[in-house]
Amino acid sequence: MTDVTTLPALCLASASPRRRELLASIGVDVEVCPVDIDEAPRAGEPADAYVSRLAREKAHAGSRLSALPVLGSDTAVVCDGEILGKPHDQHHAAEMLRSLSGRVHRVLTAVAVTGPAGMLDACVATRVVMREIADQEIAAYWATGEPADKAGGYAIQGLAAIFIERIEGSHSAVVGLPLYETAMLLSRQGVPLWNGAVG
Ligand SMILES: Cc1cn([C@H]2C[C@H](O)[C@@H](COP(=O)(O)OP(=O)(O)OP(=O)(O)O)O2)c(=O)[nH]c1=O
Repeated sequence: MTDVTTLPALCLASASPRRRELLASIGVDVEVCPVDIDEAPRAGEPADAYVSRLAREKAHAGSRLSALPVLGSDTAVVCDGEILGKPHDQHHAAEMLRSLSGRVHRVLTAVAVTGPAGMLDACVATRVVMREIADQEIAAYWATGEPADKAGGYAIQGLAAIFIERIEGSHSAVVGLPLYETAMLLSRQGVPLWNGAVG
């Protein structure tokens, strides 16, 4: 029997297991090339410009490591015009969740893909309605270990699902990669999806 092994057609410039799993879910296997860039926002930089810039910088850094088309992405939570990234520690995580408790916020995820068509990117905003969360729940949630590497200090796909009343927008974008927009960009770069479609 012939062993039919498909080679990856995309390099993922990310250490996020969520992004790899989301791409696998639409039939895209990747070569993983994590990159290290400065993620500090610039003074006065709007949140959508910030996440788009980081997604492009991650893709650009990855393109130095791979000859394949490269995907970079960035997710941030935005509340009252403030950009919330990943928590530095328990105190920071608790502060972020208290600021989101019982309120509506936006999650912005940008995706950028470099390839034969040049650098293409898209940015997706999702509205998230969170119920009130008691201080004891915030402490118990930190102890699970889930919030530590998540923007805004929560994971909608995990234990924090019980805090999320509803969303308007893209669930996959909140988890780390907007799959509809990503598929569009990959097709334009000639990267095949599960159905073999290329742009
Ligand atoms: C709001 C939210 C964020 N997240 C995650 C998505 C991102 O992985 C992370 C935000 O951090 P990012 O800096 O976007 O990504 P990352 O550091 O995990 O990976 P890399 O920079 O190497 O690509 O938060 C969830 O998994 N669930 C959620 O509900």
